[in-house]
Amino acid sequence: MGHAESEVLDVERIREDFPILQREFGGEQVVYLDNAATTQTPEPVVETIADYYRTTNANVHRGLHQLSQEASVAYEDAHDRVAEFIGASGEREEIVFTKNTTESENLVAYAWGLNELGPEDEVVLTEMEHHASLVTWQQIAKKTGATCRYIRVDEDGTLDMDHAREIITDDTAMVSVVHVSNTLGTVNPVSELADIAHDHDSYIFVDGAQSVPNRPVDVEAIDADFLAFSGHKMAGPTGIGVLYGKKHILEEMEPYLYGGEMIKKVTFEDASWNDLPWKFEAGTPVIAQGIALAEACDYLDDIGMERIQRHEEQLAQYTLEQLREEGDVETYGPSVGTERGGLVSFNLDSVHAHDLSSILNDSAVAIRAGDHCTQPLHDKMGVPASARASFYIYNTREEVDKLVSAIDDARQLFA
Ligand SMILES: Cc1ncc(COP(=O)(O)O)c(CNc2co[nH]c2=O)c1O
Repeated sequence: MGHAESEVLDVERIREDFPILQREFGGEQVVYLDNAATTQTPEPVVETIADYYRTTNANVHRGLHQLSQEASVAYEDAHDRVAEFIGASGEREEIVFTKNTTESENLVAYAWGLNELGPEDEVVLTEMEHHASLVTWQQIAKKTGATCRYIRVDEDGTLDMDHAREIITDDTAMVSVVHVSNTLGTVNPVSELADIAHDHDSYIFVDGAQSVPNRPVDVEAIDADFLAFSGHKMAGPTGIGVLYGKKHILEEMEPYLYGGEMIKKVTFEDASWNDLPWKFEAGTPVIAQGIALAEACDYLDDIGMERIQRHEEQLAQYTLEQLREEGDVETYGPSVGTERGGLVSFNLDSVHAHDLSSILNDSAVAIRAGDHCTQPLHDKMGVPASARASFYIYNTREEVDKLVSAIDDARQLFA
């Protein structure tokens, strides 16, 4: 693609890689602002999947024939590429391909939590956690007798770090924290939380679903013990997620899915496990998706993760400014000018988020409405649902203007 070394994204050039953005509904070109749910897939990634099935498709790890060897090399190398993307020096041994972020969270909760947690242990979460983390650790705590505690979120949508330092103690076995909230846009100080967790000999699991696709993330700089994210949120396909884990921790963990690929030796009495990361990849893995995720890493790195972060934040700040002009829109999360991820959740007075989303759809503006899998946070916010606009590399200020105009249509409709 070759991006000029400019400070800004060449959005028009990028949009050429996404034919879906040319689609029209009711004569209006789609304005896709639901990227926190899933991003669109650029042609180079689509072609990678198609080429795999056209030329290289075979099962991996075991075949001695040429096709299987080619597929195996591509699949295994994809782990190294993903490791490089997040700064994991342990390469493929620290990268497990799963189905999605949710499965990555469950892998650690079952393979580590179910074996290591007990009634004397505590798991510290935040009030802004996604259900993928919150429900998972909540249920594992119920199964093991452990206790879940929640770091408070302040009125302005930021984490109460004094409360974090108070409730992370020597009883804490795991801190599980979202890096960027998919509802508030809050960017949490995960490095500081990792220091606090490690001071108390606790692990830290960072939910990177809304950070890895959208900003530079260096797992070793954060010192995360685990990190999870999804391919479909970073210009990759659905069906592929990633669990990063420090090698020495993954080596000590028992697998939680058994079957082929993940074994070394099997007898009628017992079995021994394969090397990392294959120990955690039972059965036929997500081959095409893994190879395509590596292509997505190339695509994003070619643009530049710092540029992507700046682009998204500028669109989010512009949206905040526009929405607050009318005075009848409540926005959530950090205030204008404060760092946030590339999303804005909001409510329009007297219009339920679901109704607003439907009306915006009449103008081909696609946003998300609901609880964004953060029901406890919405309870705390005092609203049953919120509307959310979330941005990516192909969105423009003109699209924000279309969003604001469609909201005004809703305002008039309900006036
Ligand atoms: C912070 C966060 N964690 C975990 C997940 C789960 O990712 P998955 O396993 O790939 O589904 C999501 C998905 N968030 C959203 C999915 O749809 N709208 C959203 O906000 C998320 O935003």
